[in-house]
Amino acid sequence: MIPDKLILRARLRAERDRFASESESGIMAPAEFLDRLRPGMTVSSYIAVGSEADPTQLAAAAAERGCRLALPHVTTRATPMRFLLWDMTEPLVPGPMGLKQPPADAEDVAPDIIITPLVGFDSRLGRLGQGAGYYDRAFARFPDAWRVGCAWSVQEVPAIPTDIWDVPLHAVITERGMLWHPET
Ligand SMILES: Nc1nc2c(c(=O)[nH]1)N(C=O)[C@@H](CNc1ccc(C(=O)N[C@@H](CCC(=O)O)C(=O)O)cc1)CN2
Ligand SMILES: Nc1ncnc2c1ncn2[C@@H]1O[C@H](COP(=O)(O)OP(=O)(O)OP(=O)(O)O)[C@@H](O)[C@H]1O
Repeated sequence: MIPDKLILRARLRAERDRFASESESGIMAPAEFLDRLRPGMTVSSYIAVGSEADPTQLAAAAAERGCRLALPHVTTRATPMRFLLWDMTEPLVPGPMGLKQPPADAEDVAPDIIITPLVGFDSRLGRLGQGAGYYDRAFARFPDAWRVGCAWSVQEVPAIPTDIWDVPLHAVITERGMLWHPET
C-alpha cells in the first residue's frame, strides 16, 4: 500500500534531519546540469532551511555561466509564490517559516529553470513538497520551465503518491549526482 502523503512527509523530514546531521556531503553541480545552462537564462534557486539539501553550488554554477538568478518569495498560502530577481551578493530579508527572501519590491521574473526543494522523490521523478502547493501552482503557471528537484539521496522512496495536480520533475540532483530520463 502507498502511504499517505502526510505520513510520508513526516517520515522523510526525519530521514532528512538524520542524514544532514550525520553526513558531510554537499550538492555539487553535475555535468548534465551544467550542459543545460545558457547565458541569459533565468534560474530560480532557493535558500536551504534546516536539513534541506543546499543548492548554492547549482546557483553559483548558473551565475558563472551568465544566467540570471531568482529566488521564490511567499507571503500567505492564498497568495501565489513569486520568483524575484536576485544576485548572490544582495542581502535577503526574513520571511515566513524561517525563510530568507529577496525584498518584496525586487523585480518579478519568469524562470527557465526552477530548482525545487524536495521532501521526497521517486525514480519516476514524482515529487513530494511541503504540502502548501506553492511549487505545484508555480509549475502550472510556468509549464515550459525545466523542473529540477534538489534533495539528499535518502529522500528517495519507491513511489510517491500522486494527486491530479502533481506535476513530475524533469530531474533530481542529489549528493550522488543527477537522476533523469534524457529523452524528456
Ligand atoms: N528553502 C525553502 N524555500 C522555499 C520553500 C521550501 O520548501 N524550502 N518553499 C516550498 O514550498 C516555499 C516556501 N513554502 C513553505 C511552505 C511550507 C513550509 C513548512 O510547512 N515548513 C514546516 C517545517 C518543515 C520542516 O521541518 O522541514 C514548518 O514551518 O512547520 C515551509 C516553506 C518557497 N521557498
Ligand atoms: N495548480 C494548482 N492550482 C491551485 N491549487 C493547487 C494547484 N496544484 C496544487 N494545488 C493545491 O496545493 C496543495 C498541494 O498539495 P500537495 O500535498 O500535493 O503538495 P506538494 O506537491 O507536496 O507541495 P508543494 O507544491 O507545496 O511543494 C493541494 O491542497 C492542492 O489543492
